[in-house]
Amino acid sequence: MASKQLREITREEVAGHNKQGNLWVIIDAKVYDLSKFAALHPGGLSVLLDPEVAGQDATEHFYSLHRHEVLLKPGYARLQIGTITGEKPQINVNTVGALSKVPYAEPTWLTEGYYSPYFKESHKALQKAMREFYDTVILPEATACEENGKRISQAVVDKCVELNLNQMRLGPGKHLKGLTLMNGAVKPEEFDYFHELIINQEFSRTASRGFNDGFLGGMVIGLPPVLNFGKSPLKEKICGEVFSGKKYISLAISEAFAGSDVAGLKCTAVKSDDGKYFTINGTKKWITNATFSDYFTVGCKTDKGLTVFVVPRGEGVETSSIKTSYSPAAGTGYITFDNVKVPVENMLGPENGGLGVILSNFNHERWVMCCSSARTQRLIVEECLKWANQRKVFGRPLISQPVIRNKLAAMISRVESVQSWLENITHQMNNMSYKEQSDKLAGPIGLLKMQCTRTAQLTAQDATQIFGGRAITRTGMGRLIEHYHRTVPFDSLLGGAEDVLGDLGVRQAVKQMPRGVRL
Ligand code: HEM
Repeated sequence: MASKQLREITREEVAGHNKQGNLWVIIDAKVYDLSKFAALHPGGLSVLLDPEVAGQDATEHFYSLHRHEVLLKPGYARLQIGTITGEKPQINVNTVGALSKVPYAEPTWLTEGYYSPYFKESHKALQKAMREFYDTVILPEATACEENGKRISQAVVDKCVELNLNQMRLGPGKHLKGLTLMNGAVKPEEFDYFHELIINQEFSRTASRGFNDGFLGGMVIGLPPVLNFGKSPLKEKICGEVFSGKKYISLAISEAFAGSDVAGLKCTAVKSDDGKYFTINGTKKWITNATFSDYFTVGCKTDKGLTVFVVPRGEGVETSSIKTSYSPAAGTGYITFDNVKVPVENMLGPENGGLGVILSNFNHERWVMCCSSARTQRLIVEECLKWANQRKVFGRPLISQPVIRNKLAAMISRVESVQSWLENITHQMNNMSYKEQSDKLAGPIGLLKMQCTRTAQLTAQDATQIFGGRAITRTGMGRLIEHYHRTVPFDSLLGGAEDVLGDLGVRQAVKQMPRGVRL
């Protein structure tokens, strides 16, 4: 808001200020003095001197060319000098922490007048608190880091620590015992996978895909093996340090030699003759948060299979940044391990039993990705619905074109289907032990992730067509669409490639086919 005193002004008075050097406009019942700004206006001077704009109500023109956020920037907000006598702003913009009123912009369970069998009062309380926290604390940081490429600041990590957010992001379990979660929004014993789904989805309502991974994505996928398979006291030490935001961890499985094909890893760990330590040699690629991690959960080839170790940053461990198509805020890195000595106590799970550790961990990672993929798709649906409604072509709103409505129909159907399937799988997770989830849900989660990422890419294409040229610029009306279209392939590759996961789903189904079944 402008800091100076705003006064009431009549439309007649505004009309008198319609020349270069003396130029006012009305935008949504607010009066802006553009006299000095006009020469600096990124859209040029001439458009502001148009007789339909200068001294006139330029609301329609403004909103067809700018996002509302332009008016919120302090440098532009201070151009406001008053409001139109007896009028109130009509433009309905999402306020911090609020639910969107745009149809399909929120999942059904958050939409007024609709019902869900899964979400209870504590879910609603957590969602409310989380949205407010995200909008006020995380969103400004996400926007800045996505742009400048810096990793998340310690100050914001510390705010997450105060709420015990890091622990919640690892799902329900003993690690939540005795904690006050999100200032008491949910009790530790009530916390279930739907609460975790909410956290993941609330964090995915932005166009900051690189930051989102940098927002301790490494912890979400790298710490569970320590928590579930680590040995005391090392386990308590590392979990304590990471939960308290003092140290960072990442999951280092994929290599230039092997991605989804984990059995083909080349990084080796050789046991010493006295059996006290392993020596690790090899490389890892595409590791999220690697550049700023203090610990790495590393998959290695051992004499009779794979073994997972937690490796501290130290002698022989080097990381370098990899340039990707999203922001360096993710800390994506290449890691080299040269004769790194690791005590046997750092082994996570059984020697040569690492495949089980890695595969069981994949389930949670992939499910987290489904949560965020489904929610970001929804954000794109909201953007497209708003744009198609406000944009005029050939004198009529874009939404009046059947081809646009057809695209929106497909987009809405996709997002609603993946959200419903996601909620079903989340319900299964709530009712299964970690072991049962590994046995029964690897296939369904693989298929769901394939469906989420395929539909996400179709939605990115449709949204690009709906926004036209604006979808290929990084600023302005279509900036979220440009970002989405550029970064959407990440989800279809990280955590297992789309085709591999589809195949996994079918192979798991084949395994469960009853013997002797015939048509
Ligand atoms: C308070 C008043 C205004 C401010 C602060 C403002 C600011 C801006 C900014 C920052 C941009 C760069 C694009 C973006 O970031 O969205 C822009 C572009 C533009 N503005 Fe304005 N503007 C104002 C009023 C207007 C009005 C009344 C018109 C009337 C036609 C207009 C026409 C344009 C055009 C044509 C562009 C280029 C759009 C594009 O590249 O797609 N602006 N303006």
